[in-house]
Amino acid sequence: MRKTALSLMLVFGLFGVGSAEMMHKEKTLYQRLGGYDAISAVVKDLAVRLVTDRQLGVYFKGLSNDSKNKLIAHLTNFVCSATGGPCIYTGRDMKTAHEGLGISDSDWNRFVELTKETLNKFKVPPKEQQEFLQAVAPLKGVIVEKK
Ligand code: HEM
Repeated sequence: MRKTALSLMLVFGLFGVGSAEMMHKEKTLYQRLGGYDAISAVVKDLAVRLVTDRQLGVYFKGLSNDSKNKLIAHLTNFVCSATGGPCIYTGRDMKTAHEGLGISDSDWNRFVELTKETLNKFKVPPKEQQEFLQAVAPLKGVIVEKK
């Protein structure tokens, strides 16, 4: 028995199992953003900016309060899930949700600007801001329909 324990310790030691690197795995972006409540607050702030924006507000004009609330709830769960959180996103896929809206390159840039304004307001550090925008960037090809 003691022999087995000794061999196990030797093997783990040799292969670095349990090394400091493995024990202190970096937290998910979800955790570093402050978890669900923080993400919910960020999404709500961004939603107000989007809906009241001179350029982007038009996309949300015909939505009832209930539809806006559903959109906020879906966006919160989407971000939670995309940043490594425990949420399950049950909304439509990004192509289906945006197809036909005619979102342009310039709209996308405005969206990024507004997102940065929100992240700055919540004092999200530059590293996490960059990671967040990197996570969103691949969606551009699916959401943007015109130059
Ligand atoms: C210029 C940028 C964008 C505009 C103008 C925009 C606009 C919209 C609009 C108008 C809807 C509601 C569509 C409907 O109810 O038929 C919607 C839904 C949604 N959008 Fe966006 N969007 C943009 C970018 C994004 C990005 C980058 C994300 C993800 C990070 C996103 C995530 C969502 C989600 C999760 C929904 C809800 C889908 C559902 O309810 O099933 N959107 N968007």
